[in-house]
Amino acid sequence: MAVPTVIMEVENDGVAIITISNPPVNALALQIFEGLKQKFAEAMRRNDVKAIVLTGNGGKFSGGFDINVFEMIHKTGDLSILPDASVDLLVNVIEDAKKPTVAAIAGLALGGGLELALASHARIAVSRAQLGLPELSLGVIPGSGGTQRLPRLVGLPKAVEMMLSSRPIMSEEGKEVGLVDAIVPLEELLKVSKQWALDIAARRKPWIRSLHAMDKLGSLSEAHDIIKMARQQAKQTAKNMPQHLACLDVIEEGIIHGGYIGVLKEAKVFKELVASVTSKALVHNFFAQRATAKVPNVTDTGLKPRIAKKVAVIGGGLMGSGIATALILSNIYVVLKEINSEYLLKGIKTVEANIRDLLSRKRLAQDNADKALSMLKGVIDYSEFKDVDLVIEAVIEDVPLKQKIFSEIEKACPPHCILASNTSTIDLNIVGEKTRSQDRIVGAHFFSPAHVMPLLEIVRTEKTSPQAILDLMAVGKTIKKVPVVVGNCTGFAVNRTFFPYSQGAHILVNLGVDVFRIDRLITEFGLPLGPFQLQDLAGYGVAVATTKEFASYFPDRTFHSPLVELLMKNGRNGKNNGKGYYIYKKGSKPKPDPLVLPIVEESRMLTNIMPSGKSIIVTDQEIVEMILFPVVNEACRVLDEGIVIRASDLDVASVLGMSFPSYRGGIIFWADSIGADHVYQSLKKWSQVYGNFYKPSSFLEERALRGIPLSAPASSPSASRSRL
Ligand SMILES: C[C@H](O)CC(=O)SCCNC(=O)CCNC(=O)[C@H](O)C(C)(C)COP(=O)(O)OP(=O)(O)OC[C@H]1O[C@@H](n2cnc3c(N)ncnc32)[C@H](O)[C@@H]1OP(=O)(O)O
Repeated sequence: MAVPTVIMEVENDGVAIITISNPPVNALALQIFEGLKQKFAEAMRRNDVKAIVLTGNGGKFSGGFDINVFEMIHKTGDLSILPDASVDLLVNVIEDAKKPTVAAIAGLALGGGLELALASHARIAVSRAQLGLPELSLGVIPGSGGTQRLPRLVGLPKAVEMMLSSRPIMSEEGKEVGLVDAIVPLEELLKVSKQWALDIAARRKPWIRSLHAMDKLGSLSEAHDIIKMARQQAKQTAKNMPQHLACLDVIEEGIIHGGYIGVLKEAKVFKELVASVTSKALVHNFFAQRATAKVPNVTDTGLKPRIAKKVAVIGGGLMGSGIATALILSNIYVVLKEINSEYLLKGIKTVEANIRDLLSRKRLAQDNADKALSMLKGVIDYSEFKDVDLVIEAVIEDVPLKQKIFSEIEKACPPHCILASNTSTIDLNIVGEKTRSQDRIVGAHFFSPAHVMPLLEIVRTEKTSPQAILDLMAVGKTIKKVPVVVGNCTGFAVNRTFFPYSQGAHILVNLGVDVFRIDRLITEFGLPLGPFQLQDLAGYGVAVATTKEFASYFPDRTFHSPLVELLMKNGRNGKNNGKGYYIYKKGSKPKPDPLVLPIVEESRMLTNIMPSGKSIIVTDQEIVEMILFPVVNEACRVLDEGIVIRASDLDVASVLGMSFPSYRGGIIFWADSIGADHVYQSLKKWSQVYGNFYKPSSFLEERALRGIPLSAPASSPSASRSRL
C-alpha cells in the first residue's frame, strides 16, 4: 500500500509545486497534514520561492479528509487525533502567508480537499472537475473553513445549497459562480496555475483571501432570510440529523461576527459532530457501500469485467421501462421488447415520461435527454437479440412464462450474453430450469422506480459464473447503482428481510392499534412512508401476491390479515384509484381516510386476536419495535444462511432498497446499536403473548445470549467463541 506523502519541487521560475499523494483519491490522511505543514513552511522560508501551486497526484486534487480517521474516533472515542488544521494550516500557514498559493485542481476537490483550495488565493481547474462539500452526508459539517469561505466566494444561496445537499458541482458551474478562476485543459493545468501564482505575487492579479471577502455576502437581512428559509427546509427534509441545522448556525455565526469567529465555531461544532451517533452511522454506511464492491471469488480472481454495449429488456411495464430508462441514461443501447405493438408503445411512452420527469425536475439537460432517447429501440420479436450482451427479463411473476422466455433467449442471444431476471421472489434455479445456460443466469433485482432507486440486488445461484456476476456488477456501476451480490432464496436479501415489516404492522392493527398512528411513528423513526401508505403506493395486488409467496415458504411466521382483501372488496385499490387507507387527490397531500376504520374493525373481528377483545395498550417505542424487530430477526436468518456476504451488505441494502434511514446506519447496525439482547428479549416476550411471528431466530438468540454483535462475521474470534 502506498504511503501518504507530500512532495515539493521548486522550479527555476520561483514556483514551488506542492503535491499531495495518497492514492486512490488523495485523501487527507494525518501524515498529509504534517507533510503540508512542513512543505509550506519550507516554501515560505526559501528565498528562491515566490509563489506556490498546490495540487494532487494522479489526476485528482483530493477526496477530502481521511474518513478512516472518523472511523478510528468512533472506535476509540479519542478526538485528540484530529489535526488542528483549520486555523493552524489553512489560515495561518496558507491564507495569511506572505506568498500566494494557487490550487491546481484536476478530477475532484471534495470536503477538506476543496477547503484547501478555498484557502488558496486562486483556483484553476480542468473541465468537469467535481467540486463539493459533502461533509453533511457523513454526519459532520465542513471543518476546515468551508462553511465560511464558500459563501464568501459563491454567495450564500449557492453555498447553502451545496453544503446542505452534499452534491458537488462541476468546474464549469464553479467558474460561473466564482469558485473557479479559470478552466484549462489538463496538459496546461500546472503551467497556467504557476503563471497565475506568479501574477498574484507580482500584484498583476488580485490576491484574494476569501475568509475576508465581503462582496458576495449581501446584506445582513438578506442573509437572515436565506438562512431562515434553509432552516425551515432542513427541519422537514433532514429530520433527526443535527448536522444540517448546526451547519446553518455556523454559517450564520460567521456572517454576524466575521469569518474568523465563524472558523473557530466551525472547528468546535465539527468536533462535537464527529463524535455523534449520526456520524458514526453515516460513516459506517460510507465504508459499507464501498465494501459491496468486494465479492470473494469474483472480484479477487483477476477476471476483467466485459463491457455491455447493448442490452435487451423484456417487458415494458413499470419495472421494465424503469430499467430501460436507467440504462439509456448511462448511454447504453437498449432494445425494449414487448409482445405486441400496443404494449410496446405503452412501454416507450413510460420511458419518455420518466425522461420528461427528470427534465422537469432539472435532473437532466435537454441534449442528454435527447441522446438518451436515441439509445432506445422498441421491438416485438427477438431479431435484435443476436448481438446483445445482457438481457434483463422484467415480465410478471409467472413461473411458466419466465421459463419459456429463458428458453427462447438462450437460443436468440449470443453465447456470451448474460441472462438476467428482475424477479423479486422466484427461485432463479426454477427460472432457468429449462435451459442449459445456468452459468450465465443471474438475478438483476431493481427497486421501483428502477431509474431512481439506487440499489441493484444481484442474485447468484450456485451455478452462476463469477464472470457473469462481475459483468453485471460493472453494468450496475455504469448506471450509477450500488450493486449488492446476494444468494438465491425466496425474496432474496431485501424483500426476504423486509417481509415481516408489513406483517408486523398488520398484526398491530389487528391487535387494535390505529393504522395512522403506526404510519406516523414509522415516518418519525425515519422511513419516508409508513407501511400502510407504502402498501397504498405499491398496489394491493403486490401485497396479496407477496404475502402468498412468503406464506408458502415461511408458514411458521406468516400472519394472515384479511385487511387488504377487505379494502379491495370495498372498492379501494390504494393510490391506483385514489382510495386506500388514504385519499389521494392530484395536487394535494394524501389524507388519512376515516372511512377505512369500519373496514379495519371488520378485519379485527375476523382475526379476533385482541386479548379479551380489547385493543392492546402499547407505547410509541413499542410500536416501532414490534414492526422493526421482526425485520431484524429475519435479517438474522438471512445472515445465518449466508445469503449476504457480510452483515454490512444488509445495511446498505436496507438503506438503498427500503429507504431505512441512513443516519441509523442500516438494519443490522441499528439493531447492534440498541443491543441484540434487547431485541431478543423483546421478541421472546411478544412471542409468548402474540405467537410464533415474533419467535427469535436461533442466530439472534445465540448472539444475544453470548453478547456478540449481530454484525460480527461468523468466523471472527468474538463470534466463533459462541461455538465453543
Ligand atoms: C475537515 C473536512 O471538512 C472533513 C472532510 O473532508 S470529510 C470527507 C469529505 N469527502 C467526501 O465525503 C468524499 C468521499 N468520497 C467519495 O465521495 C468518493 O469516494 C469519490 C467521489 C472521492 C470517489 O468515488 P469512486 O471513484 O467511485 O471511488 P470509491 O470506490 O468511492 O473510492 C475509492 C477508494 O477511496 C476511498 N476513499 C474515498 N474517499 C475517501 C476519503 N475521503 N477518505 C478515505 N478514503 C476514501 C474509498 O473508501 C475507496 O476505498 P477502497 O477501494 O478501499 O474501498
